[in-house]
Amino acid sequence: MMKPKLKVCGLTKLDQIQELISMNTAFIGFIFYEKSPRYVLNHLSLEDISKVNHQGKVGVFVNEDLNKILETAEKANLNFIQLHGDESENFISELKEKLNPEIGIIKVIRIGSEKPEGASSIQETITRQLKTSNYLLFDTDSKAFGGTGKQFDWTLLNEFEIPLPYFLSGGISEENIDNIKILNQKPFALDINSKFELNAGNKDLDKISFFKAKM
Ligand SMILES: O=C(O)c1ccccc1NCC(=O)[C@H](O)[C@H](O)COP(=O)(O)O
Repeated sequence: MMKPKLKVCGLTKLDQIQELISMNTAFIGFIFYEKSPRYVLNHLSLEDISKVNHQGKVGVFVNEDLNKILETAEKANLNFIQLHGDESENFISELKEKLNPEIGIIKVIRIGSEKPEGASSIQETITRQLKTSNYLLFDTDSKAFGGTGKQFDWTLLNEFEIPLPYFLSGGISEENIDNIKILNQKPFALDINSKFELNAGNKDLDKISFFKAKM
């Protein structure tokens, strides 16, 4: 089995970002959603982010204006756009058309406590992303959209045909990571966030390093 890559999301501190890069973290996530307690622009400028020398810089957006995403991607020199809201396929198509083609699109599918009939609509949503997105990311649904530390029922993923590489997210920690063995299609990457924080946006690097070694 290929070892999943690691994404650490919700970064706000340059020293921690440099440390994560030196630990070979594949993806580093910046949250451009004002309502998040990890809103990066409260801590760093677009120029600060643009100067971070890494090929896995992910900008996380929630139902953001298309031009704002394009402008942020360019000014912060992002490598990936993570769409974490309810963005429609038309919106994502238009974004893809206008975005620098070197920037990858990660579409988030938020999973709640679905009843069996909900599963078929999730499958349709998954299949529709094939035309426009490069990756999927499965996270727990919530009013806050993300960063809740709550896990969804991973067994649901075994009911879906997943045609793209995917990030597994939502409350991942050293306590539950062994359960990925139940997944038929293994994640391309694990996305960790609030379970590895001292407080919002301030990461516990020792805990991350321990987790990375265990992965
Ligand atoms: O982290 C946030 O505050 C956040 C807010 C709104 C949308 C997305 C957000 N985070 C994006 C991520 O990719 C998180 O890593 C993901 O939601 C998992 O977080 P957690 O459950 O805390 O591990």
